[in-house]
Amino acid sequence: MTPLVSLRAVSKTFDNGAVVLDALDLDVFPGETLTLLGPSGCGKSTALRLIAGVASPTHGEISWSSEEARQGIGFVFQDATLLPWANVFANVYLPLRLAGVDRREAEPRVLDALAMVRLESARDAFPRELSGGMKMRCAIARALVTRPKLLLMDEPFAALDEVTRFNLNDELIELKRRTHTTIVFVTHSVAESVYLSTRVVVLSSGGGRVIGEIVIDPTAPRDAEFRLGAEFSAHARRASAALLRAMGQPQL
Ligand SMILES: Nc1ncnc2c1ncn2[C@@H]1O[C@H](COP(=O)(O)OP(=O)(O)OP(=O)(O)O)[C@@H](O)[C@H]1O
Repeated sequence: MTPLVSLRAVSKTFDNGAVVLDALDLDVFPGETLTLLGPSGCGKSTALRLIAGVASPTHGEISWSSEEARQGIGFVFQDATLLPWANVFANVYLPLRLAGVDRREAEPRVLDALAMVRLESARDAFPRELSGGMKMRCAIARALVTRPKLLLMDEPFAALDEVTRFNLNDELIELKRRTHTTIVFVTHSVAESVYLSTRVVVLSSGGGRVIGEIVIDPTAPRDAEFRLGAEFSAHARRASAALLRAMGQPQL
């Protein structure tokens, strides 16, 4: 299968001399949910920013299967980053407005994106009136409104309580089932990575090279039973072991 996007020997050195990614090779395949897992500071966010094109690699190449794929990116951050003076509808409409789509034409697309995250009834609410989970669902709707080929998510649920996080994990899986959007997800949580992904890539500390890779059956239903099952535990154990290796710590 041709990757949607390929990183080849990609390195990033910042102006202060910090080498954050060191010859990273990474393919993102259409339809997968790929999670980047790794120690704090290993360069996961930097890799997402390079894929998004908001930063450039110092060395190496990033190639896309098509121009359409390169242009079709949605980005969700840990902080929902909503405009506080604009209501939910206006926040989700924003990317279309910036692309010059008029409000009447945009309305069904905005409502469709809101429906995908079950936020239709909050369309007139302002961010201050929303819970943390609702804010994040609004940010996801805003990223989806342009129908991206690739959704980049940088620790989107890290600041939420565990129940909300589990609910949003399930909503993301349902959303994925309906849209088939390719997702690259960054998290610190081994459990979240195994629950959401079809592939987990573990990056090394202080260099961002691939240390481990765990492939998870995409057809396995993701539900409470999966979380308690033997397959989940085996994958989580392997991901944890790779994470310890990435941190240079002894194996379990
Ligand atoms: N613009 C910059 N200039 C200098 N150093 C930077 C810059 N941006 C990031 N860094 C450094 O690069 C390293 C990797 O950052 P990055 O945010 O990509 O890591 P991460 O794996 O996502 O970390 P975390 O899991 O803690 O969010 C960090 O040490 C960070 O301080």
